[in-house]
Amino acid sequence: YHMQVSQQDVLDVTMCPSEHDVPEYSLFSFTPRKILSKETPCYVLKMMKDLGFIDTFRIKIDTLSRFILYVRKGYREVPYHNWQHAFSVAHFAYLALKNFQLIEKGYLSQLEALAYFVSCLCHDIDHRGTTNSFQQQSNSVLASLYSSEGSVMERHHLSQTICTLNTEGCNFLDSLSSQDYRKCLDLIKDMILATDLASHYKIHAKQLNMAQEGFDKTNPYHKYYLTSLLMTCADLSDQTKDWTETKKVAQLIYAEFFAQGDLEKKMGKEPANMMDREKASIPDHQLEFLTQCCICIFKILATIFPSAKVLVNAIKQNILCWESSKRIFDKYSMEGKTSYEVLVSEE
Ligand SMILES: Cc1nc2ccc(C(=O)NCC(C)C)cc2n2c(-c3cc(OC(C)(C)C)ccc3Cl)nnc12
Ligand SMILES: [Mg+2]
Ligand SMILES: [Zn+2]
Repeated sequence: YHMQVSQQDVLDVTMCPSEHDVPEYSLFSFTPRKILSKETPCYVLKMMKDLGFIDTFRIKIDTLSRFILYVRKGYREVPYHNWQHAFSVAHFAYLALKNFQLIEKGYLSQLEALAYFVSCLCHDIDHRGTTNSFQQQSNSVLASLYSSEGSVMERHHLSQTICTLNTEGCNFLDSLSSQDYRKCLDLIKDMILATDLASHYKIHAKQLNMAQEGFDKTNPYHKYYLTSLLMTCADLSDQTKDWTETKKVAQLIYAEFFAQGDLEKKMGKEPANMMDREKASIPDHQLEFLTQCCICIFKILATIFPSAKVLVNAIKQNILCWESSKRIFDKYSMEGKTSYEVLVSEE
């Protein structure tokens, strides 16, 4: 396990050149997926320096560099839930912290902001490209470990995060007071568990009336609802970028969903339509997901942070694009093409 990250790899990150100062990097329109994988550890370091975490928490750069490299190694080469997804989710956390001034305006403490950023980076570690329900169906080891508590994959991502922190030379949080360390781990647990779609539906109504009542910084429930909202927004941030990006991400998500569907068929099980490459109608499903789930989450965000309005508008734009591309999909499906073939073919 130790052979995975060499001392040279760590050095390359700690010495990373500062030419990474790309001005549009902190704009909501920036698409982090265009950053090359080998450049991403340096960008993670740059973001954490820029957010003031290194000085505030007296973080040792070589320890942090080793942690980042181990987290990247912890992600698998699956189509969607890979390191590039984790990096893009962490980049959104960086954008939210800077553009909404979450620390400066007292929405989050420095510790909560650190936990938010680290949770985004680690929230899908060791994802296998299959859903929680697939863990139960296939009686996976993870299901036997966690199915009694639910959120099977999310509990595994959390345990992998803790294990990485406990890997020799990786605990960049070890300069925190024992009280702050304890608090930080509790926050990371709540934040990673909040990325389970089922958990989101449980608190969605409460997040809605929190936004309507007005966010109360002294209310611990509001704090919890806000950090959970910030996690789901980060996890869905691909949908706030331009159509080219959204279409590319859809190809990755359905590559993963259909691979699971193929597996389920081999296991003699009937996959859900959304997972079946022969039956899925991608535009219809995406329109449902964007209108029923995604845009609602960002509208709540925009109620609390008016500058998030641009994100809601970007999602509205993508909804229009799915509606207009639906007509193309329907034409081709008349010719016997599956919607996935159309998605990957149309330029
Ligand atoms: C573009 C886009 N389409 C999606 C379509 C369907 C589903 C889905 O899971 N349907 C339920 C079935 C599987 C039981 C998720 C989709 N999705 C997500 C996503 C969001 C998640 O959870 C939070 C962040 C809490 C919302 C968790 C996992 C994922 Cl993959 N990210 N992008 C997408
Ligand atoms: Mg996840
Ligand atoms: Zn995710």
